[in-house]
Amino acid sequence: MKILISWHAFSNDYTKSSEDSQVRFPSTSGPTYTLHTNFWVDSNYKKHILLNGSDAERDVRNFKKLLSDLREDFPGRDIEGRSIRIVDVISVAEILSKLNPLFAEFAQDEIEVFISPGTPAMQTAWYLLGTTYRKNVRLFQTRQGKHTDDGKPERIYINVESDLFPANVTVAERLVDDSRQNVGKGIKITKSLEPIYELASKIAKTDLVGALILGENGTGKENLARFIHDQSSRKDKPFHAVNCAAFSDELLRSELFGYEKGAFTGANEKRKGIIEMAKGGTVFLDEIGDISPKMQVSLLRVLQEKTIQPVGSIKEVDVDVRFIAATNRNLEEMCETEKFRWDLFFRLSVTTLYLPALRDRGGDEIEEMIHYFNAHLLSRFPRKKKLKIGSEAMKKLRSYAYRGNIRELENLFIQFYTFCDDEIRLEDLPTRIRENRSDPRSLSEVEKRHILKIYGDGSDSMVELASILGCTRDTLRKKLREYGVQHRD
Ligand SMILES: Nc1ncnc2c1ncn2[C@@H]1O[C@H](COP(=O)(O)OP(=O)(O)OP(=O)(O)O)[C@@H](O)[C@H]1O
Repeated sequence: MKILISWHAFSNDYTKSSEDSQVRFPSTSGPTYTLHTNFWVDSNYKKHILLNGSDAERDVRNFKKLLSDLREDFPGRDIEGRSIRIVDVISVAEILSKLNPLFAEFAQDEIEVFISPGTPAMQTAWYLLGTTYRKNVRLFQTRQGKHTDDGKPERIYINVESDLFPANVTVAERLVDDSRQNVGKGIKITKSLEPIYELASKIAKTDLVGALILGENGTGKENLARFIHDQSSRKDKPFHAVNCAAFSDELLRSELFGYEKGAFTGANEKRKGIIEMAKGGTVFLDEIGDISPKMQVSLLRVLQEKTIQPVGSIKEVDVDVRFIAATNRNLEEMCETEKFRWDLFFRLSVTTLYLPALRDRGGDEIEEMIHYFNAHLLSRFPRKKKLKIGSEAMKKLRSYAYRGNIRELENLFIQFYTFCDDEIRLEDLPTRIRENRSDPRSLSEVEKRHILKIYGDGSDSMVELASILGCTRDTLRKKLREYGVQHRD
């Protein structure tokens, strides 16, 4: 049996009464009606299970009226209304737990889910269920007639694996920006990033030095490393990134240095390591602060002697790569507490670049990044126009503290592009942003933000900066060291 499942849309399936805005009537242009008008006949559905997630009196009343109108307008169709009470409409976990039994009940049937109506969390739950029950479940959304070439509503099936995830990955990986002020591909260089990218350009020009990039997760460290590579004479050779925190010591060693056949159980054939494969190019060692003391010794040796020894081999192989390392940790502090070797630190930090947290770049730059992602995601999604951003939503987006930095903002826009119709409204924002939950604003946080902002603003000398901040040069130096930033003089 082929079954259709969908939520009713609390607002879009209804129109407001002109006399009393609290009273609503089923709308024949809402998503549920549109589906029955345009797509039911060709679909061979035997049943529609229409879901309601609220037990608020008004929603239940509206839902019942929608059901009875549908049955009256489309006689002969089996339309079953089900109430599944969702206490927290933004909790994907709760929604999943409540939808799972429904999918189990129809495990033998062919299910199509119309995902457009519902909250973003409900849609996320559909996607997740789509991957779990992919054998008998298909998801689809519809595009309103006003957005299609022939003016007719269009049904778009979603292939959860190949449509959704690769799209996100591609978007996250590379966004090509043609605008003149952007030097690197897919990199938006706002004012506070300009001095950093200028320094990076200088570093790129000389092949002699590596670089250490500091900054919280998601601030764009890998992007900056790629930029250095792309600007350097090594640009036509490989750029390989390794997340050092993702491997055990043994695995990281064989990943970086390669191994000989028979070096360990499972080493059925000789394999080159990343350093050898990147010959002539750049190796980006991400999360360098997470490597073990033993690995620190091995890396120091590579940096000093410019040779590697594949696991299980007695032969030395010459290394011809530029190393760029990055971490979100305070390496200097780690050295002071003997968790990281000073000698390796000095080798890595010949030049240091510090990427500020997005929240420290100020509301105007956050807004610039918002417009940037809004423009750039357009080419990746089946949409004709950029999303409008409601003024209330923009206010919240500008002032939120983005613990996940640019990555968090980018992912947020991928969600908006997936789930919003035309406009990002306040209610489309996750609760943490609506309630501005992650903003700590302790005194030391405010001090840090302020110092880094002034420091990142220009190329004034330390004496001038200290006088702007009303402290001594030594205090400023100490503070910058505490934050893991190498000062300018
Ligand atoms: N200036 C920028 N312009 C456009 N996109 C950016 C910019 N900086 C970062 N991004 C995007 O933000 C995401 C995170 O960036 P990236 O991976 O470079 O950060 P990271 O600091 O290396 O993160 P982690 O520490 O978690 O490895 C990526 O998808 C990247 O394309």
